[in-house]
Amino acid sequence: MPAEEKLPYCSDDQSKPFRVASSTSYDRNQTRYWRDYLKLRCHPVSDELVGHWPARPESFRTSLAEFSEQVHELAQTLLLLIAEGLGLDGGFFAGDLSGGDTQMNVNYYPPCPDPSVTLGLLPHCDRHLLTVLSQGDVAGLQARYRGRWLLVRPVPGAFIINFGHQMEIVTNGVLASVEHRALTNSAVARMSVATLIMPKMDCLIGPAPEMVSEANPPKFREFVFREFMAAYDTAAASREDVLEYFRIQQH
Ligand SMILES: O=C(O)CCC(=O)C(=O)O
Ligand SMILES: [Fe+2]
Repeated sequence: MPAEEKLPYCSDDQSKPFRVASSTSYDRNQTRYWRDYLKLRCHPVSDELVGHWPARPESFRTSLAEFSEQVHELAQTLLLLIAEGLGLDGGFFAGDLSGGDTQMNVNYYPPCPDPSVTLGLLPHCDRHLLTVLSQGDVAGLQARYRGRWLLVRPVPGAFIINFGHQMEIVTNGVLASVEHRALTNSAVARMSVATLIMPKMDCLIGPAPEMVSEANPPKFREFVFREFMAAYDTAAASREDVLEYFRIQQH
């Protein structure tokens, strides 16, 4: 899209259903972000929602609607299998837990002259339930495992599935949300597309009763998802700082 066509969509207003923004001017703890992004609402698809998406390029609206439906279907299948795997009712995640407006982040990391002083995205866990991520064919995603950052190598045509904070909370810690970050590189631009399956804003969330027992008491208190969204912003996406608001201290 030429710059002048992008301009009307540039905004930091998070309530907009389609917007373009840059986080290159934002820094935290000396590490600078190196990312432009497109954030949009992509599901449920309705005429009203599609009307907020750009009409050009010509195939954009139909391609996005189709991609969005397919990713949504994939996510629902995965949630069903996860529920069954945990011994929960197959429909456990259907309904309000995964029924919020689905958001898509299209992240663009331009080549960076000095990747040692930037990160595309700082370490974070995703705030919602489940992420379906495509990282294209340029490596850059890292996941934290036992204190070390591991590179998640791109596999052609494959999606990466990330559990968000809500998955960790409803499973009482059994399916932990993985901390991840995105590196930049000096040679080529990198793009990733993350589709985020969200609870409804007024969904009541807490550890599922089936995941709690005397030997395994609840690790998190109950809350309404809207409250989590606010805490996530206050804690600037830091994993431990945000979970601190909801953790029940064990004695
Ligand atoms: O660029 C990536 O691979 C990661 C994107 C990501 O973590 C996000 O959008 O939340
Ligand atoms: Fe993420």
